[in-house]
Amino acid sequence: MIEISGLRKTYRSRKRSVVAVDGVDLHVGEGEVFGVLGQSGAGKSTLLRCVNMLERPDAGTVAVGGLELTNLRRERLRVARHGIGMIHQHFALLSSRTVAGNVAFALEVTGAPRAERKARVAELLELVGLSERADAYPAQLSGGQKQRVGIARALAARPKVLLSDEATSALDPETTESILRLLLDLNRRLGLTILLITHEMTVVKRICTSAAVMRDGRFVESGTVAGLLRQPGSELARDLFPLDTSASVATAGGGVTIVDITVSGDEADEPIIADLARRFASDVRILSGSVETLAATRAGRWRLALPGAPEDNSEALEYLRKRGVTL
Ligand SMILES: Nc1ncnc2c1ncn2[C@@H]1O[C@H](COP(=O)(O)OP(=O)(O)OP(=O)(O)O)[C@@H](O)[C@H]1O
Repeated sequence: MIEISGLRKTYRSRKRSVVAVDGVDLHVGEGEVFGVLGQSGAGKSTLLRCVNMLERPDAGTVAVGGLELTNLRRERLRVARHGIGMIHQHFALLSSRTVAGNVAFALEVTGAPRAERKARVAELLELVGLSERADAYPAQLSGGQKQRVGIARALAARPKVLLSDEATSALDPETTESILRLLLDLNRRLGLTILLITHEMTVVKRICTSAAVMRDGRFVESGTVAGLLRQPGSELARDLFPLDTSASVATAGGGVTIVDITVSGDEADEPIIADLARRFASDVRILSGSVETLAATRAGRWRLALPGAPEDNSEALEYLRKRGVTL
């Protein structure tokens, strides 16, 4: 649904130039929720703004729904943008218009007739759970309600793609959760493809099927959440699902093998540790760990202590690898 290849964007001023996006390739499949994580200044906003051409890239291509946007002229780009909704951290609502008026504005821009606009606004407010507040002004709304208006407005022209620029960063944890639930619901009900940028790990954890880490304009890691969890040494997996690695155990006599294991998907609910104990090490100990449900996958992470030195445990470790466990 979104195909980006070799994207570069440099901001130039008389004094200096900043390479904000430095050769990014990105594929977001239809119906996927893709999260780009990164510190401030990593280039996330610039990347997102290049997807709907609010920023013109210097090099590379951007296609949305099969339509290449980089070479489109103004009028065709304006029409193409109707297929790409966007929501913002600070909501960007018109303070002089009511909730209904803000949503209607997005339809006026597309040239929809008045009667159609009225019906569509009612439908959109219902979709985001704000029908009761249609006549309120933005100043009378909570942050979460303002973002619901932003979402309704972004969906007005029935886009296939929603871009989210730190949509929950200005919200408290409870409101964040309700907005994430709404986004996930829209993703499932409407088949909406979502590309979001965030610096909050919880956002990725809750709703993303795939994710990338951006640093200095580049992707340093990228993949499905399930795949990244299985990737040894993945920074994202470590941050997404931390394991207490301070847990240790006193070495007694024949030594001990400490092993950190990660499983995802159906295997996460299998009795792997019990199987291991039965087959190889009767007194395997769990030093730390948990099983969690992430947006798209179940995942389990544990630190185990197996009696005996690593060379005494080679068969057990091989058994774990064969079961798809990442060590
Ligand atoms: N309009 C601009 N003119 C000049 N430099 C810019 C402009 N916009 C962004 N930059 C620079 O480009 C780099 C990437 O900025 P960008 O806003 O894309 O990062 P970000 O990861 O979204 O950070 P944040 O979360 O703080 O917005 C930064 O060094 C920033 O200072």
